[in-house]
Amino acid sequence: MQLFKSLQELRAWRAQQTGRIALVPTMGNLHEGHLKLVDLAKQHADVVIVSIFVNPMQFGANEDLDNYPRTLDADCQALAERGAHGVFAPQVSDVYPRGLAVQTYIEVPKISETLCGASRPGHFRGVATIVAKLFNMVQPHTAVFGEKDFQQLQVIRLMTQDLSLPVEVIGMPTERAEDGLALSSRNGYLSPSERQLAPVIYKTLTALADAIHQQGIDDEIALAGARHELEEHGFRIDYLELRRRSDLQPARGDDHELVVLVAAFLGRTRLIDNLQFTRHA
Ligand SMILES: Nc1ncnc2c1ncn2[C@@H]1O[C@H](COP(=O)(O)OP(=O)(O)OP(=O)(O)O)[C@@H](O)[C@H]1O
Ligand SMILES: CC(C)(CO)[C@@H](O)C(=O)[O-]
Ligand code: BAL
Repeated sequence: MQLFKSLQELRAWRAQQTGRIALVPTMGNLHEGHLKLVDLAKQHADVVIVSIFVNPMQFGANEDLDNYPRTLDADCQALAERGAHGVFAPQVSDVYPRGLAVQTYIEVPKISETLCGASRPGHFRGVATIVAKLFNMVQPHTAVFGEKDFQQLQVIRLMTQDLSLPVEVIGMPTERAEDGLALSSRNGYLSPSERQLAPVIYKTLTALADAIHQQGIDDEIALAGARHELEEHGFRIDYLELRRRSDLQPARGDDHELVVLVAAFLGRTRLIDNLQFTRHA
């Protein structure tokens, strides 16, 4: 496996490639969820490149940019064992040579303003901009993203369509721990007692989906029950919302393809999760 620490090295390598290339963009501190993205990417390409870049542009002023875990050596070892072909781990100065106050960025309005976008202003502008830049740097034929970050996936899908980017975007279902907790680098911030509580998030989502899908319970009543459940267990809810899957706008009674999305704090750690389900016609 090759490690490219600069754009120049990556471009020199890229110019020689003739096969189909898949990109798996990450912020590193890799876990089994990331490695499953690599497995899926391998099914769609000859060569898999994983980017590892903690993108300052998508972090708010009071967020965890400085503390975000950076574990490049361990990440490279795990990726080599999993059969990735290359890692692109550029410096911030390589990605943003004129600093972060760039003149050009990508905004995907409306879908970026709700849910995580409402709590993290500017977040999806940072995500869309870096993903477009990574697409331009790596020039992949396909790119794989996790459904754990469902809103991010939809933002990237829209951006790719709207800008006619020649990249096939593939989504992968969320990889979970045995107790249901969605794997996430930020789980590492949880204390042992918080980690024990954390699976309540997924249990609550499953119960809510079941209430609406199987029992036909009214959306608002099901949502109120789910919010109560989380708060009783000590979570501070950022949002818990039922949305239609296509554009993440509020779900109406005649919408059937739904997703329930949650962001909640356990102590100082903000966890997100979501669950897709169908409402009976
Ligand atoms: N449990 C998971 N299952 C599937 N995909 C995942 C999972 N966790 C992360 N991903 C995907 O991996 C890619 C890189 O995500 P990232 O590096 O931010 O990891 P993360 O664990 O989500 O970190 P964070 O805790 O910062 O959100 C994204 O496409 C993300 O959706
Ligand atoms: C897609 C991404 C790598 C862009 O920085 C990041 O938002 C992430 O890790 O999900
Ligand atoms: N996994 C999404 C990237 C972020 O939280 O910044």
